[in-house]
Amino acid sequence: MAAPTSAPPWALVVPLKLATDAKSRLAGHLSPGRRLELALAMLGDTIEAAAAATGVDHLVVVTADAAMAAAATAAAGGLATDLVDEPDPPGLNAAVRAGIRAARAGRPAHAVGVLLGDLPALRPAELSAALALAARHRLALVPDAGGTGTTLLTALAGVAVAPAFGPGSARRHAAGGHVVVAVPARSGLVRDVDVPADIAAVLALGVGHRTARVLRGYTG
Ligand SMILES: Nc1nc2c(ncn2[C@@H]2O[C@H](COP(=O)(O)OP(=O)(O)OP(=O)(O)O)[C@@H](O)[C@H]2O)c(=O)[nH]1
Ligand SMILES: C=C(OP(=O)(O)O)C(=O)O
Repeated sequence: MAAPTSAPPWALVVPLKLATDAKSRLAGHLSPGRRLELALAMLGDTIEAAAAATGVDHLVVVTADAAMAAAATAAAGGLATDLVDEPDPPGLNAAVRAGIRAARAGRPAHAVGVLLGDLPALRPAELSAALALAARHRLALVPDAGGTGTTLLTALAGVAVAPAFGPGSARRHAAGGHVVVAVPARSGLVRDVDVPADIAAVLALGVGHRTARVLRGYTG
């Protein structure tokens, strides 16, 4: 069903794993220290871009990691940011549900978006454009570059949402009623970093300054 046309304000939920566990698929490629630095840098660049997107006036960061929480708050640059502790039992979808609950408790009239925290090439205008398209639908999603994952999941105010992140999540979210929002193939919004080839892909798009610093001299 199509949604109302006026642009809603947005609350964005960003789930963040413990930095020491993050980016495990890069373990054979980067040292533990470099992976930790990269995870922190990528989340900072993601949050900075997200906080500058049109209509976004509230961030909810869900994490058990104090360093991730501090990096996120710093990168948000003064935008209202709530920190929510990892739920018990923990896990990505539990964290997302907790974040959505917190976002809606504080701002029930906001639309809510769930954004993954590893999108270092994201630019504010790309997220602004995707949120404007998503606002036309009660439930929407942006798939990752491979088409199988989800980088942004959205729901308008008051619309029930059942997050099903994890491998193959785009298909599950679509089956749950989320409309696929088309974004340009070269958008940083679709380029999350999971495996070594993703690093080259985001560097080709251009990454934020934190990630650029960590990856300076990176040759693959
Ligand atoms: N709060 C919370 N966030 C999570 C959890 N698992 C993943 N995330 C976050 O969800 C996003 C996507 O994470 P994944 O791709 O599953 O994990 P990753 O650490 O990025 O990479 P891998 O370790 O290689 O799977 C990132 O922002 C993660 O920090 C979790 O259990 N709790
Ligand atoms: C968690 C997800 O992504 P990834 O593991 O690819 O980062 C997902 O797409 O639901």
